[in-house]
Amino acid sequence: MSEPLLRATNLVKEFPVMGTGGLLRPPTRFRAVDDVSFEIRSGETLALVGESGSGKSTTARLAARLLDVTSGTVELDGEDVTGLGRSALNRFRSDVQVVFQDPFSSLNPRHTVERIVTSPLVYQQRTVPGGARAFTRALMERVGLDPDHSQKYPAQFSGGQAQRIGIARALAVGPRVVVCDEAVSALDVSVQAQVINLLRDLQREEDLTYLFIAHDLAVVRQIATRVAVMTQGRIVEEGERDAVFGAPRHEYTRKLLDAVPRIRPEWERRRRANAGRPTGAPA
Ligand SMILES: Nc1ncnc2c1ncn2[C@@H]1O[C@H](COP(=O)(O)OP(=O)(O)OP(=O)(O)O)[C@@H](O)[C@H]1O
Repeated sequence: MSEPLLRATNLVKEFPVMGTGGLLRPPTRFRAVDDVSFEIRSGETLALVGESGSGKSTTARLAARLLDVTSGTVELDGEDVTGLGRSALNRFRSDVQVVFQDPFSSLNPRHTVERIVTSPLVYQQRTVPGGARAFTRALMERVGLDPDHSQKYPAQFSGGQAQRIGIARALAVGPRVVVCDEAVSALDVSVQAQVINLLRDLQREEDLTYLFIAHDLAVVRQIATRVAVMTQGRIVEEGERDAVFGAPRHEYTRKLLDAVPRIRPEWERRRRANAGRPTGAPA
């Protein structure tokens, strides 16, 4: 079996919590991520699921090196990237990009699509292949946007279209891993499905690996190959999507699944029907 592309080992993240005891009292620390480990192989989609506050986004930010770890390591393709300095981190950012939940707050409202999409390359002092206009047009086509709108501003697009701009920006540097942090959660269900289809197409065509953060299991089942379930800062269960959905081992996973009544019986049926066959995407 191939080596993991992204590996997180014993990640811990603590945040200071200011008490009411005044300056003489040292701040206590809240452990948002508590000894989290996972591996993602090239081409896989690992979904991190769990209720609000379970530590999913913090884990995603640690893995993308947007936050410094308290302890633990992040490795990309076998290289420890936990303590990278600024220029090495720039290289890491070419390999690992993030798509955030709210496209309108993660896209600069005063910048055109062209400026937004080319900004990661400019920031990295890389030349924009073929010039900014042609590069942006090609990327817009790639994510299903009208390339004639490259001089428009985020507010002139719908939520789903704005998220496609966020995806285009992530693709601009040619990443190998994309961290999708609740990337479809703010969208209407029908738009969600379209963006998930886009992410799946891009994964196949661009050979992408996803760390996909979501609290919505109906979304996760459409895209995940493996699922890790988080609660209170820890991963309590991890496995192939069909195994986790069809035969959850941990009480917390069962509770999560029971909150979406349709999913579990459907997966149990599918698992029985497919017994002995390799797992595949749901029909
Ligand atoms: N910068 C921070 N300072 C202090 N506490 C934080 C910080 N960021 C996150 N937390 C806390 O860490 C815990 C985990 O938050 P996190 O956002 O990772 O959870 P989540 O599972 O992604 O939840 P949600 O889906 O609501 O974002 C929460 O209790 C949150 O309040």
